[in-house]
Amino acid sequence: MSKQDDQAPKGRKKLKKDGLKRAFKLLAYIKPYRFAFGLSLILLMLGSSVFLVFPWAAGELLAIADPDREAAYGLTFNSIGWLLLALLLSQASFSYIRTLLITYVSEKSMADIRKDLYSQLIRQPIHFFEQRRVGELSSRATTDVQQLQDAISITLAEFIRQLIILIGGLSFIAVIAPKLTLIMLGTFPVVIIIAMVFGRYIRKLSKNRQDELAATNVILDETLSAIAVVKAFTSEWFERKRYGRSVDNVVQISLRFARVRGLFIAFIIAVLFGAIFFILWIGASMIDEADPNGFHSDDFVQFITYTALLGGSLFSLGNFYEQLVRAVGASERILDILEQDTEIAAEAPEGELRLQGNIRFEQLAFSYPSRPDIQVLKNINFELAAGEKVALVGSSGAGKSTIVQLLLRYYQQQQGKILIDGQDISGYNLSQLRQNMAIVPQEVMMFGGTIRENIAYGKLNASEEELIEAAQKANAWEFIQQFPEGLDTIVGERGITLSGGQRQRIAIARAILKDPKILLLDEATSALDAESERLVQDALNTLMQGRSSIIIAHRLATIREVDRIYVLEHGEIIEQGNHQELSQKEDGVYQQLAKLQFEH
Ligand SMILES: Nc1ncnc2c1ncn2[C@@H]1O[C@H](COP(=O)(O)OP(=O)(O)OP(=O)(O)O)[C@@H](O)[C@H]1O
Repeated sequence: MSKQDDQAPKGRKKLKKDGLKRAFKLLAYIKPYRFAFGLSLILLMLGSSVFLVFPWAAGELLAIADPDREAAYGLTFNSIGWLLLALLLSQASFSYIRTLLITYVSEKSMADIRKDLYSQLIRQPIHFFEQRRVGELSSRATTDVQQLQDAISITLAEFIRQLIILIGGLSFIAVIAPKLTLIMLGTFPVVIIIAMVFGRYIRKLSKNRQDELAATNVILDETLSAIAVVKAFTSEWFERKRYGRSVDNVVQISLRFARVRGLFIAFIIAVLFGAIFFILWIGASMIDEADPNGFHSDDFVQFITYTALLGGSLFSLGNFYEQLVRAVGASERILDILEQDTEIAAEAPEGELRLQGNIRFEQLAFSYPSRPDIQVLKNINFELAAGEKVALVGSSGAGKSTIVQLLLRYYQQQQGKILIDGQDISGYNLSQLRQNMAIVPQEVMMFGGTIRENIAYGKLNASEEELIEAAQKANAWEFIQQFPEGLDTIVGERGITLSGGQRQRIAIARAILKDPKILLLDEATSALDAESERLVQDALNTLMQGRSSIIIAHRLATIREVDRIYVLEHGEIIEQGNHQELSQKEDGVYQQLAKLQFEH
């Protein structure tokens, strides 16, 4: 997928035809609101056309004021006054209704995109998230969608408005003063285009200056916060030189920036105003009040006003390209996600599936998709009957968590089979399969809401009684009750934060509420205090009753009672048996581990 970032400072992005074509796909999101959208565009065109009448009316007012002249269509002061009032009112109402309509269309369609994006994201398989940063993904639902919204609500409107002003204004002056219009077209746009290119260069220099300034700050920050290191290595002298060089760079860039900016201002004064005065001068010399069909001062006023408007619209249209490139970039990033395949757990499962919990791994081999050349699991065979408890032990990186992740079908193994109740797990509906499992992880992640919400995550429609019962069984009820707000206590950033042991017990309550047939426990590595440890272990024992449990054990003391222990090393099962058997195996890996742990 494309990792393009159109905000990247280096190099101007070009608009690619394919990108533009692809971006049009997103128009499907506007389709449901097409009538409101179409109406807003019509109102926009009407509003912009009405706007064009004002300079004309101003000229006609002058013509009325001139005793030798007559206004077009026999207009009088009063009729022009009424006309202006009517135009103003219609302009105001067009603008009001258009704003409401376009807000409605853009908010609604962008909300649809956001919902689809989120739904796509959350249904992606785990390995999708391993290849991308969370911040980058969430910015697609925020920044990129916002950019698209700006494109359809502001950029598009501005484009149409300026185009109408450009075409309408140009046609009008071409009719009243064709010769002057030609002269104007030969000078004015050229000057504006030069000014725009100049302006862009200035912006680039200004950015360079900002970057260089930021670089000096990095040196300052880094060295001051690591001052002890600087001093220990006596590198004050080196750092002073480094900082000095960076500051000198800022000065150099600033001076270049000032030179170019000064030139730009001189250019504007000399050339742009020069061009304006030149046209004024030529135009004024063409005024011939004596000829009733000639060029008069009121025509001249109209000409000047329209030309000023034209200048403005040319300038805005020049920026339009950049905005379009940005919007197309944003659309591409959004489409990248919208067009991804999702995990099979796409829809909510139909009906419930109750598994018994007989698990079998047969000849399993696995490599992570991100590192296909490293085999993480080899020739894994093991089995547990419904209701049995097994423990996986082994050094860090041996592959214990990987086994659990494969059972959850986060990944697909390359070789071998995983069977539950005799059926290959790939044959089950993914949601139904995962509904039969609960995981109590090492590091319990809590959602920022209440304790109630965090427990109810195991069963969203649980009753109050069920919640309390689960909390009691998990040895969590006692501490929950002690909080003044009980189950409604806010966890997370606000309010109280829970201790490690408390969080584990909440996770256990959540799992109890889910009532799964298969339990996956990843033992916490960080030691709890003795009391907390006992409460958690008690709760786990309650939780494990009658369920098939796979325990990733770090402390051997907690797994003495399990039915079987599998010792993993470098992705292979090298020993198996219960605690008793393994402890007695001379020179066994488990025996070594046990010695290490129990002798401490
Ligand atoms: N998402 C991943 N992508 C690529 N490699 C991974 C991924 N997760 C783990 N690994 C690698 O797979 C191997 C097994 O990791 P795993 O997490 O299963 O070990 P573990 O036995 O559970 O270790 P620990 O006790 O430290 O949790 C390690 O070498 C690890 O670097």
